[in-house]
Amino acid sequence: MGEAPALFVDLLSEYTNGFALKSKGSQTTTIVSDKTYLIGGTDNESTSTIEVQILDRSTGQLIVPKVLGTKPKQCKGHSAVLLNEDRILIVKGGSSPDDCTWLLEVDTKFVRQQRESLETEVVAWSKGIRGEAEKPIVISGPSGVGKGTLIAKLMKEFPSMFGFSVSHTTRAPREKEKDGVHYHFTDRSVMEKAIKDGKFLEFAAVHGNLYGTSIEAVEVVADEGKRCILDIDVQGARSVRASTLEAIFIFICPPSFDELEKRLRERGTETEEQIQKRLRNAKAELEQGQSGGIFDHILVNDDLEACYESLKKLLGLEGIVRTTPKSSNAVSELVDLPAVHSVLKIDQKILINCRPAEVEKASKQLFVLDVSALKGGAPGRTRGLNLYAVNTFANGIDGKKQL
Ligand SMILES: Nc1ncnc2c1ncn2[C@@H]1O[C@H](COP(=O)(O)OP(=O)(O)OP(=O)(O)O)[C@@H](O)[C@H]1O
Ligand SMILES: Nc1nc2c(ncn2[C@@H]2O[C@H](COP(=O)(O)O)[C@@H](O)[C@H]2O)c(=O)[nH]1
Repeated sequence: MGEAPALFVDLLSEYTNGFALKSKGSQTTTIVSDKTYLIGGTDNESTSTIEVQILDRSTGQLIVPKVLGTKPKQCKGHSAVLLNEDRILIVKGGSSPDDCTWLLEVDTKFVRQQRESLETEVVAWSKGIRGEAEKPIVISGPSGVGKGTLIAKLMKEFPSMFGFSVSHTTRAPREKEKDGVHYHFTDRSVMEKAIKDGKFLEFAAVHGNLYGTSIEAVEVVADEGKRCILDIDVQGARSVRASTLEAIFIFICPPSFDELEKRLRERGTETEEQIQKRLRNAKAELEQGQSGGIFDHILVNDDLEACYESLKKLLGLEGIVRTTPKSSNAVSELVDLPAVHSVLKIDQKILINCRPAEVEKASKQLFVLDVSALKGGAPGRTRGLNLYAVNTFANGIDGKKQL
């Protein structure tokens, strides 16, 4: 940012009063066409999350909408700014640095679709995340081809670089499988309800059971600054391909059908009936996987080491020795905004002004939140937020420090 006029900082505080609504445990109101969104401000101590109401000014009705996504936890005070007429940015004060930016989607494509299908007023929360995440990797292939073995090798060699998307399944755990590590083992009714509530990125009936990837499973990996790996069947890969998640799709083939059968039998985890079912399904999967349209890469897992080297090569990992996680979300580097602050939107930049009484608590007085490169959004996270502090002096602004 270049030099600002001398009065800039003072003007900012005054303008803020007319623009965005700041609060201390109180409510913010944001107008979007004929609706006013009332966010937070409940006096009810038992409410641990920020609640939303809508005043429909055309009818005078106060509506409590269906709220999708994880709600942000209550905070001492927040500010609200309307972005692109379809989402409201919430800047929480006095919250941990990784929890201070949230987006309430009020008229995005996702919200419009949900409003239509649920036939009710809908809003959706999405947590704001700084920086980018690398594209997830979807690995598919018939049962027994060696997907899990290859993924385990990758995670062992690069533990801080990759994270596994833990799927939900209705199948029973195998002897050494742990709940929450290999799968979230669940009842069909519970999983069906979660699917209905929009919590899944994809799901499919596979070999007689229900399997699915929750949105949370993918997001928690990205939040850790790691690249997410999904081990899912071809139906699931097709659904992810059609979703908004940008990923790399890899299909693993066996060297022959006989070898696939041998591996499945020697693994010794399925009954004869289940093996037969998996082999029948493998025929269709091999056809679909190799027919084009879904997968970016096809690898033949004949010799395990050779296939693993090919996998590393296509992921650009050749010659890379163990890495540390990306530091884009490293909490220690981030700022803790004070409870009382005010905000002003100028184009795609939100200026966050920490008020004088709180200045000594905040390391800087003025912050800039750049929202020009937002990606994703509900039902997942909103990424691409960029926050930096601006050094302020009595007569201007000097330089910026990336956070
Ligand atoms: N290249 C290979 N050569 C020989 N055996 C292999 C090879 N790759 C994997 N295996 C073995 O084949 C069996 C099946 O592998 P794995 O469990 O990784 O398959 P999968 O594709 O993950 O199966 P599923 O989809 O059922 O989970 C395992 O016993 C594994 O040790
Ligand atoms: N569509 C999805 N398929 C999944 C998911 N998790 C696993 N799978 C696939 O199921 C079969 C069988 O797995 P197993 O552990 O019972 O051997 C295999 O092809 C997996 O790739 C998921 O979340 N969605």
